[in-house]
Amino acid sequence: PYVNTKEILERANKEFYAVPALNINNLEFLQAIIDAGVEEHSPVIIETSEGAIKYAGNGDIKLGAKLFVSMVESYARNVDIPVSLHVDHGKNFKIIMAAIQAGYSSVMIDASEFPFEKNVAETKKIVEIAHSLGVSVEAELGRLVGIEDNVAVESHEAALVDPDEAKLFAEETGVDFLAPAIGTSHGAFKFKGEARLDFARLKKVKDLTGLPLVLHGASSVPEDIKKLAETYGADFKGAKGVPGEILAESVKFGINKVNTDTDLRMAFIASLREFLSKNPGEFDPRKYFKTPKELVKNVIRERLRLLGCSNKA
Ligand SMILES: O=C(COP(=O)(O)O)N(O)CCCOP(=O)(O)O
Ligand SMILES: [Zn+2]
Repeated sequence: PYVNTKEILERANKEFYAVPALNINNLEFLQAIIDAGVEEHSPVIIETSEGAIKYAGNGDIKLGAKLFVSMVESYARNVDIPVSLHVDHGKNFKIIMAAIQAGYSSVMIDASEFPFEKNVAETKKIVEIAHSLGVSVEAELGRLVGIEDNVAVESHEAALVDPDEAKLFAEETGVDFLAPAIGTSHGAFKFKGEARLDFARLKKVKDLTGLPLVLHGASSVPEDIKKLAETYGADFKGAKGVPGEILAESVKFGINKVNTDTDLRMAFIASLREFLSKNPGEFDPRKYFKTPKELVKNVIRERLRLLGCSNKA
């Protein structure tokens, strides 16, 4: 069924597991996610960035939002696992409102680039509107920067979440789930040195807020996927993600939603490169997208098991 993200995350919070939030821009990734959830009897959170909404709507935001809601809701009605649809990194009020009006389960208002007071004000505004329409809200505190050994400590401090601020933020905004910056960053090049997240800081945020917490920039960039892509011509030198054991650890300290986009993209392109080089005569998209969808599905299945949400449908 099509459910509210809050319902999925409140159970995860209570039972100490996490649910991946999986980004889509097109039909194929959505199909892979639904299949993975069904095969693992697991809830799934589908999320679309503002770029994805513009992409699907061919520039028309309302159309893009409606398209994603109708696709996700239709698939969700067809399966016996909880499925929700979330706006990822909402910054543009018009896009957030279009998504709420189209029927999204939840929205992120990302005002983390602004000073604390403005982040509170912006978030509060969206919370009031969204809650009046039964939509749940995510917000972010701190900025997504990798903790690099050779970068001055004070710049980390400035970027990472302040746990006391997080408590105040939660009380003042009424936000349903919170994304504390603890050292991850988006994309495939997260760490120059060894991967490290600030778990002490994360635990403080959890203890002080009790909210379901969100890890952004959580892709692992699995070695086998990276190698497969490079074997067939990709140039992913220096790509490094959050190792699986660190993801599992973050769940123990209170992460309940794990944003994952890069791993799906890397799996798809690695498998597509391999398929195209082995099938030079193929030109039916239902054929050349099939194997990549399979690999994306299997990467997701593994992540569902790692985060502990398999069989939690
Ligand atoms: O946290 C993540 C993904 O992190 P990842 O890169 O580690 O998968 N996200 O919120 C996904 C952000 C996708 O935005 P866009 O569509 O503009 O490229
Ligand atoms: Zn993110």
